[in-house]
Amino acid sequence: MKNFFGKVRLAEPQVSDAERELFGGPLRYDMGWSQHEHAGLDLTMGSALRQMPTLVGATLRMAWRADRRALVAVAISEIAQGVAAAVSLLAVNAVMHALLGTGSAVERLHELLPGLLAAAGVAVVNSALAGWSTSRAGRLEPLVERIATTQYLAAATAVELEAIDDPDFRRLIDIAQYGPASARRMIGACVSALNSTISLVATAGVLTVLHPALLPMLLVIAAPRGWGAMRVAQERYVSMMSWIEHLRASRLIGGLLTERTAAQEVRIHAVGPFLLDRYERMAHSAEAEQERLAAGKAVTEWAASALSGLAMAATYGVMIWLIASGHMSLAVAGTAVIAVRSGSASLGALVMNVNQLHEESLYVRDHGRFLEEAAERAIPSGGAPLPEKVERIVLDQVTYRYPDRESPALDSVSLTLPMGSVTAVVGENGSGKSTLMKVLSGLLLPQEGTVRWDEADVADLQRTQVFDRVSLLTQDFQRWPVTAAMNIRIGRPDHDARPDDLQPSIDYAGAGPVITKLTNGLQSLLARVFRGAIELSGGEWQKIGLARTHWRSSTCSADSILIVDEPTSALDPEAEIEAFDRIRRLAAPNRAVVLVTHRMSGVRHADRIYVLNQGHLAEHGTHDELIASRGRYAAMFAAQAAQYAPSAAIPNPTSPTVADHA
Ligand SMILES: Nc1ncnc2c1ncn2[C@@H]1O[C@H](COP(=O)(O)OP(=O)(O)OP(=O)(O)O)[C@@H](O)[C@H]1O
Repeated sequence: MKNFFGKVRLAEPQVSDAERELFGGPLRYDMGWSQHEHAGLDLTMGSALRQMPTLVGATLRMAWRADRRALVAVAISEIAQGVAAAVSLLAVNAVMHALLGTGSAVERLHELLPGLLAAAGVAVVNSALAGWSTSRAGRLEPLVERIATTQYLAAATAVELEAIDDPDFRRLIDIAQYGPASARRMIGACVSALNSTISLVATAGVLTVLHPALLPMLLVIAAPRGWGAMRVAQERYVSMMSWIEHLRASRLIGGLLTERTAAQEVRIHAVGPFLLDRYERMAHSAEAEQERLAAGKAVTEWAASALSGLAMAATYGVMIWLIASGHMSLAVAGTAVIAVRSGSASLGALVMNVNQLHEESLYVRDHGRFLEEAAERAIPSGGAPLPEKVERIVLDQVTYRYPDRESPALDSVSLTLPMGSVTAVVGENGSGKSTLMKVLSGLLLPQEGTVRWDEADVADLQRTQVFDRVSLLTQDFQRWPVTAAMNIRIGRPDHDARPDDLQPSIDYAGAGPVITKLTNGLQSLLARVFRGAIELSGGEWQKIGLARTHWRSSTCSADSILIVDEPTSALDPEAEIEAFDRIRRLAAPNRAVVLVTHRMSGVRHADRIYVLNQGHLAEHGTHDELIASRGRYAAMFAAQAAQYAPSAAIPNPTSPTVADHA
């Protein structure tokens, strides 16, 4: 037997065998939106109504900022519609009195004419008001969504990189993306809720004027409907939560089967038929779950309608008794029947609106929470100006630990980068090289120690000015889905560039042949996903990346730093030698170049080489000094040289090989 009055609980979803086999259990995303998934179960009419002012307040404030005239217009038209509903009921009452009054048929028709005309007039005015409200709300909705989206994007791009690396904050970014669309839907739900409330108040007012017993009757009829709507909403919410568990798993499989990156293994390893079979099995269990929930919903709706019907019958019974005992006229009873019907419809709609507002507000609240936290974690906008000329950039005893890590990625690292020099940083995987580059560029601020441009600490400097002096080419540099020209110009997007302006950067990077091959040259769109676009190979992209870096550094006349992190991983041997040569040539009196790479051949000509090991600075010096000291660098160099030279030609290092340490 279904327990109608117990709390709706979120049942642990059934896990199909296929899910267990593939994922070891249910697939639960660590995604932000799931954080508030249980908040929906707190959905009782009382709690939703109590929270209503706070929930609606934030959206209305946004709407007020977006277009206050449109907001006022919506409010006026909705209030006027409520008044029209009351006037319409009074007109109906007058018609009833005329219809059921005494006199000949012609006399009664004469008498009811004004009431009829009034009702028709009110209906016309009412529909005009509804149209006005719809058009103004239609203006507000996209405005509110745009404002909320802009706030979201602006806040997300303004936070420190450390926040982006923080899993908790990432979850918040993820969840907050749903806020703007919810804010837009809340406008519609607010308008509907206002409409239902005002209609209800108007109906209740008219009923009280007609007869004091009618208002309680309305409530008795409408209460079961309200309860039913709320109960169905809760069950729908729970249904969605259970359903979504299965949906995630089957969507993931569907995505994998059609993804380009998986296409080769899907075919060669026969992963396709295997995953398709598991997909079907998951779909079966998801369908069974949906069927079960649909049946439950049907029973709840039936129970709510039955209760409402019983209440209606009882009310009509009381009404008949009131008429029979002379306490209520037939005309008032006729009007009351109409009013009770429209009143209970308004109450049902109100319950649904409150419910929708509550659901949407969960996302809007997360959006607000994100904006608050993003403001706290934003890159400070103030700070001291960075001098045009500096002699060196110094890292002094820098320690950096990622928010979710126990041990530091960099531990008391010190190095000096004089302007005009080329510095190489080498080390095994995970030794902290990329982290060092992020600290150097001002993207991460060290927890201990300082990064200084001469004597000025980066933490005290205006960070936008620091960024302006940094050119960064990382191994996973962004392959923007824009034209080839824009992919280069985007290195300094606020600097206008004609194709001729970009030519030195293209020549520098050896990207000329890549561009020539493209159908529309520099104007070719580089994004496989769009029609007419072209996909470049990894090595070709690296040349575009190098051209972008050249464009960025060549458009900065002040003293600057150029950081290149694994720039040649996808280049063929010839192109790699050329690329290292080009990078070295970028060193200029007003520029310090830092090169991070695993390719030892590329670093031997650097002015200074720093070797990182598990976040510590293991050794530093020139290539010859480091080879002579037979330490870690010599071991790494020997290991790579051994791949190309006969073993007899390789010096025998005293320190352990890289493989011994891995
Ligand atoms: N965003 C991050 N969040 C948490 N830990 C990180 C993050 N990035 C790097 N780490 C950790 O910090 C340590 C140093 O990583 P880093 O990427 O700086 O090494 P690397 O020397 O550049 O490695 P590779 O040669 O493989 O690119 C590693 O243990 C890594 O797991």
